[in-house]
Amino acid sequence: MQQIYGNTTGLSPHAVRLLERIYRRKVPLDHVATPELVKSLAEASHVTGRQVGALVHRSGEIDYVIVGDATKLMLPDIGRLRAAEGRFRALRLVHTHLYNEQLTRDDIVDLVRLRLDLVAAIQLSPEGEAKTIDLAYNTPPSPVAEGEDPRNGLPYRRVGPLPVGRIDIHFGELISALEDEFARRSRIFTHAKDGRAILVHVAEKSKQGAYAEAEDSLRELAELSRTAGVEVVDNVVQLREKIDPRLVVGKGKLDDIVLRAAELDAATLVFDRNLTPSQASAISKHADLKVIDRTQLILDIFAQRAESADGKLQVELAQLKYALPRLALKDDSLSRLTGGIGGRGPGETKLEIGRRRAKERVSFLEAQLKKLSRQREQRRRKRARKDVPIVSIVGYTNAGKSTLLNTLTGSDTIAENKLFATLDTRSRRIRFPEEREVIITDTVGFIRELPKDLFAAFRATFEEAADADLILHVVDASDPAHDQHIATTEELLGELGLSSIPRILVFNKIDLIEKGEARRLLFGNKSAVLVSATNRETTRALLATIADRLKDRWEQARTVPAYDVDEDEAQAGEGEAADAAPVEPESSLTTLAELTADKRYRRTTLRV
Ligand SMILES: Nc1nc2c(ncn2[C@@H]2O[C@H](COP(=O)(O)OP(=O)(O)OP(=O)(O)O)[C@@H](O)[C@H]2O)c(=O)[nH]1
Ligand SMILES: [Mg+2]
Repeated sequence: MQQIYGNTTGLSPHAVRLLERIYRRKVPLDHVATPELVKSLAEASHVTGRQVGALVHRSGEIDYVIVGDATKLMLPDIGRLRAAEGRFRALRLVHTHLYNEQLTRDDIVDLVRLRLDLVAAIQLSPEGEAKTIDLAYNTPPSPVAEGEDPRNGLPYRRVGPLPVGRIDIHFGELISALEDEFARRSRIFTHAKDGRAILVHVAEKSKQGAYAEAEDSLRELAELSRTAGVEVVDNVVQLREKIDPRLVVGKGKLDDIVLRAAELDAATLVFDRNLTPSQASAISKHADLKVIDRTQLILDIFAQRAESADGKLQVELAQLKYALPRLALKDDSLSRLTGGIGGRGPGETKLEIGRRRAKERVSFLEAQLKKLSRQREQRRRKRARKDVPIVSIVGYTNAGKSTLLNTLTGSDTIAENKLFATLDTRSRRIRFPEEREVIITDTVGFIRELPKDLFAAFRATFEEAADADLILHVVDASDPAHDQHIATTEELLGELGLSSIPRILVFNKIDLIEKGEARRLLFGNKSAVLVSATNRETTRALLATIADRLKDRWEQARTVPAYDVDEDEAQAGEGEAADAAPVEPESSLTTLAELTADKRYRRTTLRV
């Protein structure tokens, strides 16, 4: 006996028999539905006073018989469409409508999100007679010419209603023509390497300036997406009284998004907030789209960009910690939740080994990272003995930190118009007149709402910055959100325990702003320095300020004997940590020189 799905409570034995009998119908490919099937559905529907539907497989078999209530039908979870199955689900829904309504919006959304072959509604007379039928099927997204608005055309086509028996569509021919059409169109569409995505921003209405904030936030999310290799095809903003605890957006809005995604051939939704594992799972299940949140996007970028052994371990650890609670949700949306964007998560195979192994891996990575951190500490201590002052460049991502380092030192560290271009910190020397020197280090950019586990990874990278004598806080003055960026950076510096280190506020990219705006910046921050990191000439004032702020520090250094150290130590690069000698115990710091070089001592006596 086959199962009846849906709203089966309170059905009479007669009704159950009628419903079960529907499974015996066969529907050949040349029909959308046979007269016998229509009759069976109508009869069962009339007897139960509820909508009744059948999901018909292309093989001709009825795979599911479903009962709804008087006005709607809830489809069972029919699993995720596998790529190998082609464009469509190979299932069509044929169901009854009691009150003469045509296909509803819910019907259309089911058609689109489940990629059904077709959906048909049979309108019944009050006597339970099948009168008319109307149907809809998916149509391919229309390719967009350069400059053309993609908001044209619906992702489906409707036919009817026509009297039952007058629908003479050859189902098999229709569906194979559609599949060809889809295949042809998807070749014309240019796809970004990691697919097309719709960005979704949801916020509470009551929040002041929610709309302006949405704009800034979406702009940043679009940059993050671009950096991650995703093509952004649309933005959706919803301001609600309250965030929906389950789906985040309202169901109606999510249905809109599903239709929009089909229209634009987008397979991914990127949420401009962090989602709980169950929210991500519920949204992904409802929309049948890949769902990514802000944390996952940032993790993905880090995974793509980390280069050093240390950086890679940090990212893998953060990814695993992100994935673990999601692994607990054992449903088939798993791969959609943990796969990362281009499947660059820790890897599905690795995740499938299960939670226990994943936890073991987390412990292993944590131990490994602790070891690397000790080795870094050792390296730093050696470097500190040189007594060359250290200047650390920090700031929001994409502020121009690496560009500034390059310009100041004439080196060629990677600088790119991408977020998180730099994930591994680099150090270089700058020579000042009178044989004075500084070591200047680049750092990872900050971002607001930094994922917690990535923050831990940052913390490690910023151990280096903890030794700095001076911090250059670089700000992209041309970014409309630069005030917010400054606040975020200050806040994170505080959390990293770096607030007490003297710093210079450096407004960068002044070539991109008006003179008046530049004056306003200086007025608000009297001690700030303006530069254009891409233009060496503009950095003179900054160099003079650095020299001035380090004057006393250099003086002090002259009074203690210099240490003999290897030249290449200033290059804090990849793999180096692994070669470092074991850590010396604290007590080995005995001479005056060593003591003055020791971080704690230096801080209190030699503050510039
Ligand atoms: N017009 C202009 N562009 C600049 C200036 N400084 C940097 N840029 C550009 O800004 C972008 C980001 O520069 P990066 O130096 O990579 O920024 P970053 O702060 O190191 O960024 P992350 O490493 O990603 O945190 C690059 O495209 C630079 O060419 C400037 O003074 N003027
Ligand atoms: Mg950089």
